[in-house]
Amino acid sequence: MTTRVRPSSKRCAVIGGSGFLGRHLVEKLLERGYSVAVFDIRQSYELPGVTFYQGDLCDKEALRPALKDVPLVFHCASPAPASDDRALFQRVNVQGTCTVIQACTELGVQKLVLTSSASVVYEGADIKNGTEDIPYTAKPMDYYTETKIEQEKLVLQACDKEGGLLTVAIRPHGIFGPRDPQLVPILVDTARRGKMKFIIGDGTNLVDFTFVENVVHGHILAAEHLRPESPLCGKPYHITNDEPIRFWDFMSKVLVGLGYAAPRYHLPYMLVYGLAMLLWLLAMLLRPLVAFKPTFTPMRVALAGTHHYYSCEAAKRDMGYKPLVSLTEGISRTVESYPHLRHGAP
Ligand SMILES: NC(=O)C1=CN([C@@H]2O[C@H](COP(=O)(O)OP(=O)(O)OC[C@H]3O[C@@H](n4cnc5c(N)ncnc54)[C@H](O)[C@@H]3O)[C@@H](O)[C@H]2O)C=CC1
Ligand SMILES: CC(C)=CCC[C@@H](C)[C@H]1CC[C@H]2C3=C(CC[C@]12C)[C@@]1(C)CCC(=O)C[C@@H]1CC3
Repeated sequence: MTTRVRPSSKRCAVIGGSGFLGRHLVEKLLERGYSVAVFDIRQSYELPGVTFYQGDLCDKEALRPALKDVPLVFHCASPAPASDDRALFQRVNVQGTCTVIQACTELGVQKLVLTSSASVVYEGADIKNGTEDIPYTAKPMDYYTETKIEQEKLVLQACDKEGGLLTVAIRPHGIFGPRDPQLVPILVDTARRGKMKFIIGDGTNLVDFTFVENVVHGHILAAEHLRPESPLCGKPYHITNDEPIRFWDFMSKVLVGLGYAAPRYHLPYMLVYGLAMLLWLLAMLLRPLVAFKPTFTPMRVALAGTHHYYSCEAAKRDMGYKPLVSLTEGISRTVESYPHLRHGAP
């Protein structure tokens, strides 16, 4: 006879726990007394209180030991948006997420918290104070967004309030903070190549950038408020800093903080967007012969030149969310954490 261990409520698993957001989440969970199983395709650190399971989330047998006897699972794994590899996104974000749901259901996991993205409703047009009832975009701007939509639908539809798996999705936007492998490194690389001199559009567009610890806070609150009778079941929630900022002011603050010049010269949005589309088409056509990845993709140009900020009122109402770290504090902690990316650093 096999006896089933009753999962401790202070045990959880983080799929994608080696990544930027995942590791911050793991550190906060440990601080709050959880013991954590990390499942990831790579192991990037070691910490007391963390058990690592290395494997691909598309492989149910590999997932099983990490999710066994765990009541709560966070799923924050995804290929990087910059990879732009359609087959990989489809395999990991869609098929892999089906596998995660199946494994959770078979192993009796009680709660699954997905890291989705606010970009599931973004299609290149302005979004001002967007709420969660905006429909998914029918015209996703890249494969990453296309598969994040499918992934979110799968997880939310799997919610079963009648004693089964409970699910909720967190939609962060523009996460930044120490150890981010994407926003600050790409920005600095672009500046070092002399390409951050220009402001796309009139520079007044407001966007959300969200400090990583606020995103973590939203995930933990969601997990702790997710119960069969709570409004969170099967719902998505925006988690933001609640301080929309001009895209180009944010970029300038980070650049100047690291010793680079702020962008100064304006270029018309439609001109840059048109050029980005042309370059993108060229890159697609030449792909079999030469591999080149334009820095200014249509998605990045759209993000740089339109309003895209979201309301986090639903998270405040349903889970008592409020940002813990202000934008000013978050930017200064981020800048300090990248001494190697400072202007003139060896
Ligand atoms: N960084 C951002 O601005 C935003 C990120 N998100 C979402 O947040 C989540 C975390 O993103 P980041 O921490 O920024 O990315 P990241 O790239 O730092 O972390 C993702 C982790 O997933 C792991 N992973 C990828 N494929 C895997 C597989 N097949 N099996 C197991 N592990 C796998 C990677 O090894 C990595 O450790 C993702 O779901 C992303 O879509 C949402 C909105 C904004
Ligand atoms: C114009 C330019 C080259 C700016 C450099 C910074 C960009 C690399 C970032 C600015 C906004 C960021 C962002 C994301 C990735 C990095 C940026 C484009 C996401 C696409 C990451 C994944 C998401 O789910 C949504 C993010 C929106 C903001």
